[in-house]
Amino acid sequence: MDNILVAKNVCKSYGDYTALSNISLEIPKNCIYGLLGPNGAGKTTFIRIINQITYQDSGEILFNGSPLAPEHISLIGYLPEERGLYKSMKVGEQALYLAQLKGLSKTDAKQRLKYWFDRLDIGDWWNKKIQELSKGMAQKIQFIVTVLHEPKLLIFDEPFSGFDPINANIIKDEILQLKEKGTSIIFSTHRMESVEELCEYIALIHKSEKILDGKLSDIKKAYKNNIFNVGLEIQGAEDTFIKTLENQFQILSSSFDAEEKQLDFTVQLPSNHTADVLAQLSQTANINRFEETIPSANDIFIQTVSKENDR
Ligand SMILES: Nc1ncnc2c1ncn2[C@@H]1O[C@H](COP(=O)(O)OP(=O)(O)OP(=O)(O)O)[C@@H](O)[C@H]1O
Repeated sequence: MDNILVAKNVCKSYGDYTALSNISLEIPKNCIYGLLGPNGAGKTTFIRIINQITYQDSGEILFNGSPLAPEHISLIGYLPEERGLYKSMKVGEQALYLAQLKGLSKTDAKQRLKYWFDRLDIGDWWNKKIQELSKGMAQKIQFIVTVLHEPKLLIFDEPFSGFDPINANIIKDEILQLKEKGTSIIFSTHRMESVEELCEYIALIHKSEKILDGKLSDIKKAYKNNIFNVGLEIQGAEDTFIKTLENQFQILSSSFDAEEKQLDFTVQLPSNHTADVLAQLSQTANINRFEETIPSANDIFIQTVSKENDR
């Protein structure tokens, strides 16, 4: 597979403290890759290594197939969680300055900034002072400055924090469009609903170690545990019906709509018995729904981290 970034056995310690222990990852090109993990797991340390703000003690990182080197800095855009702008500068002046630091000429920078300011509907902020901006407004500027030089790899650390739901959606759509245009994206977040919406791949880091990685859809399949949501239209008394079911299966929850004679329940089935159960139910009721539950990214996160904590 064509990877934008490969990490091989990356280790990093701060004094006696191990922040990253033998991390190996493959981040495919042109996808959104979720870097997840509890607080203090080591995600920011890893991101800082990719950005060459700090360096690994051992192990190797390849960017687009070559050992990570200073010339790659201009090909990477990083929106850190902790963001700072110079408060007394004007918005336009600051954006131009930061864009030129990324290697753009003044003319080019102006042109691209104009495009982005119009696109995010903030054209009239150009002459405002940074200190006059709200947190969300400043975030938009930071976002623009991060993506302006069209890096091949973008790294977003909690890009939606500080945004109201409308602006968060605007930024989400922009991230998706950047991906569509071919950018590879690493996305670090604690918000699992964003992971569901955006990430094709994930890696889960816990206490400095990688404990899970891969395609999110494959991971979800692997974490399915034979729990089904069933909806039945039944004739006769529902309590007897439920009791009979409870004697045979592990019913996790149930509800009954008397008017519609609709019984909904969640059941954990023994593996390889799905067809038998379906056949059995169809003899006594009309089956309106019979679907396996797919674990959410949130379920997978909690389950995997808890299992590691119990070890
Ligand atoms: N410069 C540093 N000096 C000493 N320890 C550090 C340094 N930077 C990070 N650490 C430690 O390394 C560990 C990993 O920190 P890191 O910031 O990478 O975690 P994280 O996964 O990004 O956490 P969060 O989700 O809370 O942002 C933490 O225990 C942290 O205290």
